Amino acid sequence: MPSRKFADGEVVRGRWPGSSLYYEVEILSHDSTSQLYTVKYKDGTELELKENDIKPLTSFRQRKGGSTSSSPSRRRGSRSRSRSRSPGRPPKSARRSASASHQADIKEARREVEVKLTPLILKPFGNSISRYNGEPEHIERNDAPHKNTQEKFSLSQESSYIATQYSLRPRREEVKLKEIDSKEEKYVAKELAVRTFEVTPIRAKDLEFGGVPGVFLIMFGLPVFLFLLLLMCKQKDPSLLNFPPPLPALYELWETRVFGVYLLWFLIQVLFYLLPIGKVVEGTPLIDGRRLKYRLNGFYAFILTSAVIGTSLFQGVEFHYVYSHFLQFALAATVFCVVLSVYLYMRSLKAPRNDLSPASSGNAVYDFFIGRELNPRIGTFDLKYFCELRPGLIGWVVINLVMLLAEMKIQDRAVPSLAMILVNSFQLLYVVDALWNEEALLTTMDIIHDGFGFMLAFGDLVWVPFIYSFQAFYLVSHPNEVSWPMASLIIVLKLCGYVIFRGANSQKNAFRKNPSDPKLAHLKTIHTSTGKNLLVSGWWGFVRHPNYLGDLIMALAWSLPCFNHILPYFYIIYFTMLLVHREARDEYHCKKKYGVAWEKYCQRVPYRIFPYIY
Ligand SMILES: NC(=O)C1=CN([C@@H]2O[C@H](COP(=O)(O)OP(=O)(O)OC[C@H]3O[C@@H](n4cnc5c(N)ncnc54)[C@H](OP(=O)(O)O)[C@@H]3O)[C@@H](O)[C@H]2O)C=CC1
Ligand SMILES: CC(C)=CCC[C@@H](C)[C@H]1CC=C2C3=C(CC[C@@]21C)[C@@]1(C)CC[C@H](O)C(C)(C)[C@@H]1CC3
Repeated sequence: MPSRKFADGEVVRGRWPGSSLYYEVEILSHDSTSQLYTVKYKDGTELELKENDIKPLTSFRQRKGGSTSSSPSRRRGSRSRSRSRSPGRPPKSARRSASASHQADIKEARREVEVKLTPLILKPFGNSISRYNGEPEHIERNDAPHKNTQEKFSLSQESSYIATQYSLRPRREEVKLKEIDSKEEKYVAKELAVRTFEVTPIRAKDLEFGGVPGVFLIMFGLPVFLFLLLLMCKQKDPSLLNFPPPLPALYELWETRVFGVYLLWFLIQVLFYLLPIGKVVEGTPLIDGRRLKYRLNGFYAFILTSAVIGTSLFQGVEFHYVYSHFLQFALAATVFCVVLSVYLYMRSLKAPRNDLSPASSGNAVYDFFIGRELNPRIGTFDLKYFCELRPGLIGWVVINLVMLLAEMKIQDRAVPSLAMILVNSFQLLYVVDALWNEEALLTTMDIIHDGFGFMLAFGDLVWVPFIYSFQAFYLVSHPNEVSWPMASLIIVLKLCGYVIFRGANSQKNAFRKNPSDPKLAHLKTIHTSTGKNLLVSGWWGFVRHPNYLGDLIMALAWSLPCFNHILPYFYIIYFTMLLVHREARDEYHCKKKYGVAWEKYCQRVPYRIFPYIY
């Protein structure tokens, strides 16, 4: 076990991340896996620091005049005094006269921003953000002059990183003291204000999904609904007249062997995830400025899984077992998901505050559902990121294949039906696309906003594999012949949906990655007070969520090959409800983030998902 230099309870000096300033801190604990110390500053802030960023008290000389403020926040006053005393600094009046030194002043003001912080652990979508979003916005072309404007008025990438890193509480009184009177300086002050976050517990009215009663219902309702749907689908005539389907006893649904197979599947995916192949990228900055590293090897995991499945088929492994025990597999996955959710909740109780999700509320039931911890990790193993794309999403493709084989066996076919081929290939394209564009997942609401709790655990591990494969499951026992002209129309629809979905997602991801990408120079943007801009032409000028529109068109194309019954259309109905609700959640967050700029965007692009309809 690697040794540690500092003991729990020891008082030392800890570097304030991103700066060269050291403050008195108490060592709270040490994580031998990540080699990070959890330290507590005198104002109560808890952060994780590397050993290199911690020094014994003895390695610092006491400053004269008692200026030994022991937290970043307490140090503010002395900081501004020491700044004015800095050697070689010309008098204020001289500094203001020349524009070059004026720029230097701005830089200095920015630097000042970096150290004058109240290190709070903060909610990124706190109310305070919207308070400062009242300034006029303007629409620009996303070209070179625009880039200059942006550079001039917003913090540099590096400083914006730092700004997100800390609570930059605007010291209005100090801003006055510094007599900031130039336009640029006002912008700097405004930038600070915008980045002010507060520790605000979510109020009851801000709870999503209908609050505590809503999530309670969802948690019990969804598993029940899933089993009823699967049981209905097993019936010869799955019409509503035959509802409810005959219910099996619970003990009939539990099979330890099935649970074992499920665990094996999960562990194989863990193994593939841990393989040191694939690029490592950084996620978006967290509330404390850290950027977690993610290895992008989802596509490799898919290739390896295909090789394993192919070999098993060749070896004569009986895949029909999955079809004949489909409900048992769904129950095994549900049990696994409940155990995982309990584990996630328990471990989140020990998580430092800055590791908590901005969606968490302090209410145990709600937090169990939405997830308390934003990015639960065991060492470098990211549980949420892993579950979002691997066991469930790849599992969905494997289940579809199982259904294709089951259809051939049960209906005694030499080749699968055209409907089954369409459903399988459409959904295969969707999953391969998600794995190929794995990096895009890092900017989704799931990764940035929602914690990892029952909602995503159930969604990723149960709902996606067992509900999204529903059309294929349906076709096994309810054959449907699709003519070639009909199939061609469905393929065209699917491709249209895919072009919109991929085009919109790629356009936004490219813009967020590099706003001055020459390929996007023709697009118009709205400047927002956070420094980030909004696209207002191209796909994002068509409707406010073009990617949802594309996704829904594709979902329709998945259901159409089973058009002889309403049941397979359940997917498109559910998905419309999910995306309409998700769109409303996103609007709520964007309105808080971007204020007036978002309203302007909504005026320019009035439709949310469906042009001229909604
Ligand atoms: N198959 C399934 O079951 C599901 C699929 N999905 C798919 O996942 C994908 C990701 O979805 P999701 O995470 O919900 O949301 P989006 O990918 O649509 O991301 C929303 C974010 O995009 C940014 N944004 C919004 N408008 C603009 C604009 N005009 N210009 C630039 N940036 C803008 C904002 O974030 P910021 O400004 O902070 O960058 C906003 O919060 C979608 O394609 C969706 O269809 C989603 C849910 C379920
Ligand atoms: C209440 C309830 C049923 C919640 C579960 C919702 C989840 C099923 C979805 C939430 C967001 C998702 C995403 C995908 C799958 C469905 C869930 C987990 C996704 C992985 C599908 C593939 C896409 O390309 C994607 C990577 C963009 C997408 C991300 C969001």
